[in-house]
Amino acid sequence: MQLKKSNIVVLGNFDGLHRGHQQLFECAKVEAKKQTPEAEVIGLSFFPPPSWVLAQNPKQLLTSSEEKRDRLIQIGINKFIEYPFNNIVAKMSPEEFFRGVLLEQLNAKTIVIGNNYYFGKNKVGNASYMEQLGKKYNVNICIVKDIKDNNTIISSTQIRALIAQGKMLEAQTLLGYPYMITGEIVHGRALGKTIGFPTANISANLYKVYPPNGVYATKFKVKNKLYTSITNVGNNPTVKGVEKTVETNIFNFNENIYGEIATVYFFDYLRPEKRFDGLDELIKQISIDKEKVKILSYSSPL
Ligand SMILES: Cc1cc2nc3c(=O)[nH]c(=O)nc-3n(C[C@H](O)[C@H](O)[C@H](O)COP(=O)(O)O)c2cc1C
Ligand SMILES: Nc1ncnc2c1ncn2[C@@H]1O[C@H](COP(=O)(O)OP(=O)(O)O)[C@@H](O)[C@H]1O
Repeated sequence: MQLKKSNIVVLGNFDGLHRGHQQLFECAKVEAKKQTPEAEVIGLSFFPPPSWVLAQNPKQLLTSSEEKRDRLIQIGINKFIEYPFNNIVAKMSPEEFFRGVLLEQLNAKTIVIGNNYYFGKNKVGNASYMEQLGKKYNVNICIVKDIKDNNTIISSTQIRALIAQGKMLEAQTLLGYPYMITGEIVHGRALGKTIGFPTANISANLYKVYPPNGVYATKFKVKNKLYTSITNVGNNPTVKGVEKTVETNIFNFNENIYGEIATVYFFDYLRPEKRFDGLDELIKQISIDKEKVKILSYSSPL
């Protein structure tokens, strides 16, 4: 892999690409302006995430690789490398990683990290060690301080916890955009149309963090258009569903979108999913839910 010289490499896992991660890329863009025109900003993460390989514990993620890539493009970063993480990479010392990957493979002239970034075997390399290596090899090191919101450090862990509790607006504040789930529209049991509320089902992703079962005010993007919508996350107990689904009724919409890639943006939690005594009650409740969403308005960058 031979890339252009003088690149600015931003290191991290970037799960969620939250406001803290966005800040790293903003710093990188400022650095890029100071360098030769061909200098490129490169986001560098490991995949699979080191914790999956080392702790053998594939914890759920806020963003899939595709979602991360899309969000990076949205903030003007077109080069994102997922470096394969395995037991050989895990054994590299911080200096071996610095020299072999950052200098020789990526031609880094500047490296941007958060102040709590650790690297190399057993995570022995920290930010101050990165600065020492920078001096030794004549590479600029930019260390970005944690960003806080109301005195709380913005972190992927914190955001995962908020989403797991259905605190979508709080998660949005830390992310800088509403939590999103992207996937293919797949077939369900074709009951939705029969009760007057067709719902587009997003394919399951085992590795995504899901909000708790319940009904949410959402927006839905498909074929590059954005719609107001309402989404049920759950098992459809009224109709004796088994699998957990994410299904969205899109307002003022009547198209066949099976097979399309779509995104649901979660704005607010409305109520828990319930088991109703029959379809009539379910229909009545969904009509009430939809009326509630119609009078809400959300403005946020997506
Ligand atoms: C806004 C909304 C709220 C819903 N709330 C519930 C609920 O509380 N309990 C439930 O069992 N199903 C609920 N559902 C799911 C319906 O049971 C489901 O959409 C219907 O069975 C159609 O499923 P299908 O997509 O497999 O055809 C809700 C669906 C929507 C769109
Ligand atoms: N307003 C709408 N909201 C959601 N899906 C719609 C809408 N209008 C048409 N559709 C289409 O109908 C499908 C959902 O119908 P539904 O009867 O719930 O079947 P399924 O159980 O396969 O999801 C969607 O996947 C989409 O292709």
